[in-house]
Amino acid sequence: MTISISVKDLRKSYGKDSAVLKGLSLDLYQDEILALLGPNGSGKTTLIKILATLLTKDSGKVHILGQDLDDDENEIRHLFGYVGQDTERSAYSRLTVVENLQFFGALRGLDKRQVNAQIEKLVEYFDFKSNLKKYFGYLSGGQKQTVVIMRALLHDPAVIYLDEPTKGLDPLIAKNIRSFLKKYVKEEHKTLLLTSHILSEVDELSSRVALIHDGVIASVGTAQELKQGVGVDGFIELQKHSIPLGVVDKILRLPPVLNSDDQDSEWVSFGINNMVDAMEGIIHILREEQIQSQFRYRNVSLEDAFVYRMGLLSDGFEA
Ligand SMILES: Nc1ncnc2c1ncn2[C@@H]1O[C@H](COP(=O)(O)OP(=O)(O)OP(=O)(O)O)[C@@H](O)[C@H]1O
Repeated sequence: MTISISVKDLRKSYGKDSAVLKGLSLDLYQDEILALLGPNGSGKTTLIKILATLLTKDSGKVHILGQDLDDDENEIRHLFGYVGQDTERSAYSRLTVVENLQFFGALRGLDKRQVNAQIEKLVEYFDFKSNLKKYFGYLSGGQKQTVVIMRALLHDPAVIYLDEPTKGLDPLIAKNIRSFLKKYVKEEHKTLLLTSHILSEVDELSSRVALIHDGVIASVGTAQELKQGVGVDGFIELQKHSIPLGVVDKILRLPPVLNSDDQDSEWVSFGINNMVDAMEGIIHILREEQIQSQFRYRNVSLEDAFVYRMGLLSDGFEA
């Protein structure tokens, strides 16, 4: 596997006593989509902005495709495309989509033929041909975001940074953007680093997930590996309003039932490892207590894994 981005012992503070990155190390590979997860304020945007040369680091080493950020910043600027969180101001409202793309392509130093060839390729990937002549200002939020992503890909960079690319978009458009991105990264052999708070999106899109906690990468692995870390196969859920607390405790004393997650408003969740044993035990208790409740089974989600891992980390346990 070819390493595209290598980050070693990266440190960044915004002033005295406000260290955000505290020796963060991370490798990204060609052909992969890595999602950076972490609570608000954990430093995801800071990391992406340092990689995108928009912020300077305090110390540490960053290499992009073998080039050293300390020595080759200008070369590195040609190797990545960056999309930040300010979609509206990333293109001109009173220019059409194609005019915007041609303008930003020229700014990148591409000649007209190169720009047009790249626009043609990108509009195929992003299914955007029918919108090329529309004014940017008149596009929907999802269409604007697509233009801004295409803008970042005009010079065909090997590395792409996207900071919350589907924030605020309706789920259908967000899903389309995800599937275009996935196809693009796979077929064009790119490396994509993104941040997102939408964990279903991260689960669907990413090859690996890295968790930032306390200024370092606390764990990195596939979404599947993170989910396995929760230690249960899935959850049996019962309607909360029909289950008295005493019964919840009783169910929790069953040997196959490992933990209970009480956060969902309508359902009480019981983490289980052995479906048959757990079901038998729970049904037995419900009969005994003469309780009628609907129940359902759900798999461990990335959100469960994130909440679980963050809980461990804030309690001071190693990930
Ligand atoms: N220019 C700045 N000056 C001072 N502090 C800053 C600056 N930019 C960010 N910070 C602080 O650094 C910390 C990390 O911010 P950052 O935006 O990197 O976090 P994040 O993980 O991307 O957050 P979110 O998930 O909310 O987008 C926060 O506490 C933030 O307030």
